[in-house]
Amino acid sequence: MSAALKRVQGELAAASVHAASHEDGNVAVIVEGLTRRFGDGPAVLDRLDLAIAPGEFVALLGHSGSGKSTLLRTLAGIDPVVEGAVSRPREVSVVFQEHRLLPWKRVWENVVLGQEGKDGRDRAAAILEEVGLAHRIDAWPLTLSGGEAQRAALARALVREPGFLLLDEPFAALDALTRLKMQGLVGELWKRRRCAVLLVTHDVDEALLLADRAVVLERGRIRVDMPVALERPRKHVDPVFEDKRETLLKSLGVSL
Ligand SMILES: Nc1ncnc2c1ncn2[C@@H]1O[C@H](COP(=O)(O)OP(=O)(O)OP(=O)(O)O)[C@@H](O)[C@H]1O
Repeated sequence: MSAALKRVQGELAAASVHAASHEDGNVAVIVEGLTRRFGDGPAVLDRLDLAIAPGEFVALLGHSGSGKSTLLRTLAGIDPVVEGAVSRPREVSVVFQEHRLLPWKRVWENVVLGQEGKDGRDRAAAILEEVGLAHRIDAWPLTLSGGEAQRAALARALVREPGFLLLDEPFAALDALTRLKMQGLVGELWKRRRCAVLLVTHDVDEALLLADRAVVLERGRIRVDMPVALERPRKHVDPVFEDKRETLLKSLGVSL
């Protein structure tokens, strides 16, 4: 087995083996006292507490190096819980900034990678239809555009019917127009499926367009935890949207 296949399969499998899982109806994810440091350095995550309700969409913002990806990797089960406790749904899926599709497998094979069963192609077809990629079901990943590849990565995450979906800057490498389309798609998919979501992003507008709550991480702790509470679909020109944008930007050290 190649190193790339092992890594992808390992990451997909990790989500179902690490950390406690639970079926509490009121909360999907609980993080308590999570601390993470690398070597002798300062704590990247410092006694961090966080709770996410079932079906809640949380955006995670913070400066580069504030610990967003470290938190996401721990929640995904890719990094072990070293200190503290994490509890989350049994099925957790992750979409990264890079699509991480295996180039020697067709789109549909990537979607159901690691999932046994004869009906794999049918299940892939159904989810590819949902993400608007049914016409590329037999394509090779290298022939996909950036947006199409991220749709395939989303399909691979959703086919597992996760109770918790982790999105690590999934639109950051896309052009502005494709990013807007993908934000709309994620909003639609979330409305239909209502799994808990944690979206890591640097984009304040993206957080306000999609999330129920925006959380700002600073030096390994949550500095701001702000409900967004705006009706959907949201508009940039809404004065409340603008107020919230200003609050978040200020908390990130940007004054307008
Ligand atoms: N495997 C590692 N070994 C050593 N240090 C690490 C490791 N992974 C992360 N770090 C350090 O932990 C800190 C937080 O990194 P992390 O990638 O979580 O930040 P981030 O908020 O996601 O940043 P960005 O927005 O730039 O992606 C950084 O200082 C980084 O150098």
